[in-house]
Formats: sequence, structure tokens, C-alpha cells
Amino acid sequence: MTPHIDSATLQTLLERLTEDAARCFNEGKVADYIPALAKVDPDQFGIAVCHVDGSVQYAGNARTRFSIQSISKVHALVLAMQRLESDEIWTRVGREPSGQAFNSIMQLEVENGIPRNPFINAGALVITDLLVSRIVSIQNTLREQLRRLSGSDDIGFDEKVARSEMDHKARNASLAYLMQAYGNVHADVDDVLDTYFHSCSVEMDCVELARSFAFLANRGVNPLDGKQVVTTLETRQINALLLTCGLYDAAGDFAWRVGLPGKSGVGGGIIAILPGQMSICVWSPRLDGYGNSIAGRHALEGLVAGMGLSPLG
Ligand SMILES: NC(=O)CC[C@H](N)C(=O)O
Repeated sequence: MTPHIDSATLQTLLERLTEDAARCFNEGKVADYIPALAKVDPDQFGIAVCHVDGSVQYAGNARTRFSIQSISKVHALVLAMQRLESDEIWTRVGREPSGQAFNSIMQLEVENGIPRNPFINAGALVITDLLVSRIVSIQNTLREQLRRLSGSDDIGFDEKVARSEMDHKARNASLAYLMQAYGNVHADVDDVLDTYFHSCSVEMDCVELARSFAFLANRGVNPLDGKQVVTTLETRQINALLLTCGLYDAAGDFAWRVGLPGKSGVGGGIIAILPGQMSICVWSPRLDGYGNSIAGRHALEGLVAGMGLSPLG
């Protein structure tokens, strides 16, 4: 890989991408299947990068908090990998792209209640079940982890979003009950759902999210405090999963266009990792049919092209 882009050039690029993002404001729509999310102003865009030395650069609405939604599935997996033996996790959930929507139920029955990967809803519900069964206060543990990783000690849950998801839980509840029938969810289903919805409801901004993922660009070490979050091997494994499974049934197209490990959420956030260099967070609430931010994906394409840096050559 070529050397690091200098910070003034990068700042100009971030500002140009922010201006360009407004061109996507006539496409797509905010997630409205969770009513509390439908209230967000759709025409916003933020972008932040966190370098492996912990410094950040950002532009646009990068300091506006939003619902991180499925991005929290990565943090949940990290908590599980920190606490459980590898077998305990990977006998319960796979490591293959699903090629199906993030909340699809189809494959689950055909594949005996074992979700394809931890980044689709069914997979995250299994990870949550593992955590609920092992950690007394999983919500506090997740919140503390996010505060430590991002350096912001007021990160918390949006109770309205969590409640709204519980009020519209039918599909996620179906996934959880089906897996319970196959013996792959052990805890009380409502406990699992409540914990999962709270994880999705966490509110963070682009700067905080970029910081919270810097360890994945930095061989598992959080640059803010120098602590090893996961091993170097686990870092590579998580990045591999992000590249193949992080954007659901659009993961292949995202890898083609952007070429970075990434994870999206229906709040409009996408995080991406440039190993050895930086973590990136973009946010813009209008989504495409896969549940991924339209302006966010465009900006990541533009960022990679503008920097001329890619781990894939
Ligand atoms: N892709 C997402 O961000 C989905 C998360 C959302 N809370 C859900 O369960 O449907």
C-alpha cells in the first residue's frame, strides 16, 4: 500500500465528499419499519475517519448522533469473542455470506436454525443469546465497551427506539422462536429480543463510531488507551467476516465498489476498515432496498478512489 495520505489533502477530500453527498438526497428513504427511526431528517450526511494513532478528521454532520442499529452486531460479536471459546460461538453460527436480506427467515429452516453469519439478524440474536446466558448485565457491559472504545462517557441507548422495535418485534421474534425450536436459542426469547433491540438503539455519532472501530485497523489495539481489544488473529477474522457478510445481500457489490471490510445499519451508518491505516464512519439516513445508506456507500467509494488506498490492490 502507498504511504498515508497527508491530513490536509484528506480534509479537502472529506469536505468534497460531503458536498457531493447532497446529490443522493433525492434517492431512497429512511427506515420506517421501525417507526421511531422514521422521524430522522433524511437529508443529513456525516463522515469521520480515525487514524491508527487515534486522531480523527471529519466533515458534515459527523457530530450528530444517530441510531447505530446493526453496526452494534460487530460490538456484540467482539464481546462474545472476548469471553467465549471459539467452539462455543462457531458451532451456533456460521461464517458464510447469506445472500439474503438481513432479516430473512427462509434459510434458517433449511439450515436447521443455524444462521449463516453473526451480522444478519438471526446471527446477532444467537450471539445475544450466548451473551445473555453468560453475562449478568450485558447491556451495561456493551455500553461500557462502547464508551471505552470511543472515549465518550455519555454514550447510551435510545429507549424510544428500543421500545419501538419491541412493539414491532414480529419478524425478529419469529427468527428467535424458530431458532429456539431448533435448540439454538436457550434464554428467554423476550430477554434476548430486549437486549438485541437495546444494542441496536445505541446512539453514537460518526466520530465516536470511527473511534470505536479503530482497533480493527490497528491489529486489535484500541489507539485511545493502548489496550488489546481482540488478538491480531481475531482482528483479521472479524475483518474477513465484515468483507464477506457486513452488508448482507449487497456484500459482494460493496466489496466490488469499495473493497473494504464494512458494516451497515438501518439508521444509515456504515463503518469501514482500512487495515493498518484508519477506520471510517459515514452516515446518511436514506437507504437503498438492501437497507444500506445510499450517500454513505457513494462517499466510501469516493474516499477509497480519492485516497488511492485499498487492501485489495
Ligand atoms: N440492518 C439493521 O440495521 C437491522 C437492525 C434492526 N434493529 C432490526 O432488527 O431489524
